[in-house]
Amino acid sequence: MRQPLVAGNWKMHGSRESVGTLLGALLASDIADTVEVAVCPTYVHLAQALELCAGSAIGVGAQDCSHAEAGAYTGEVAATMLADLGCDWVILGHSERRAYHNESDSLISAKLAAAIEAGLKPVLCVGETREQREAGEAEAVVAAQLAGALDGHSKLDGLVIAYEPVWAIGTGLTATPEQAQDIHAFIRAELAGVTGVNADATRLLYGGSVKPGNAGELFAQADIDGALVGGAALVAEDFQAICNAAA
Ligand SMILES: O=C(CO)COP(=O)(O)O
Repeated sequence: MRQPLVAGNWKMHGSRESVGTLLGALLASDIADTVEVAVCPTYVHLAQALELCAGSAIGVGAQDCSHAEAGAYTGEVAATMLADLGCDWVILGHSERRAYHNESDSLISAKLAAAIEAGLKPVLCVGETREQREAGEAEAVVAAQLAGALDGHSKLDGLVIAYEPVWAIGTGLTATPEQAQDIHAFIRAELAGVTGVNADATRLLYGGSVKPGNAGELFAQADIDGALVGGAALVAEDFQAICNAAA
């Protein structure tokens, strides 16, 4: 039995004031305890979020980490630093990092190794662009992203995969529940062939314009175990509703 997981990716949004208000509202809201919940603010808001969420059921994660452990890497943040701060989670390989920061599968693989070594729980993002889907390449793209990031690791317990079709991110276009389920089932089958992964136990999240109005039908699919939520995670009542739809 896989416990549902809903994580909010706040991307580059927030201020000390808005983080306080949003987390204040989430912490005061009624979220079913059968769903695991996490929020991923910017690096600069992590300490504040960790302090506010301490002792609560809301986990906190970063949106990225460095592949390197320490050293002359200006602007980077090591996985060990995130763990030391108290973070539980780290998002890796988000399509925005792949697109705007040229992150390759091999770099993402190195980040994954660093995250696992530091004891963080990684949420590895995969997903095809609209052009790739229209060319019938969605499965091949996702398979290559999985292999590129996962091959060669031995400890992948607790790994979470987020399927985020690029064409559905921030566009209001959601994959239909059937489209999402098809790729999720494909991902689970691919994971069965990866050393160190228990495919049946691995939680697969859907991401891309998840809203209170579509969350229920997505979560009803057999291989969708929760969501990685962008825009709607910035609105406390919407995020709460999505979490409860997963319960
Ligand atoms: O990229 C996403 C989460 O990582 C999805 O973003 P939206 O929910 O805003 O489409």
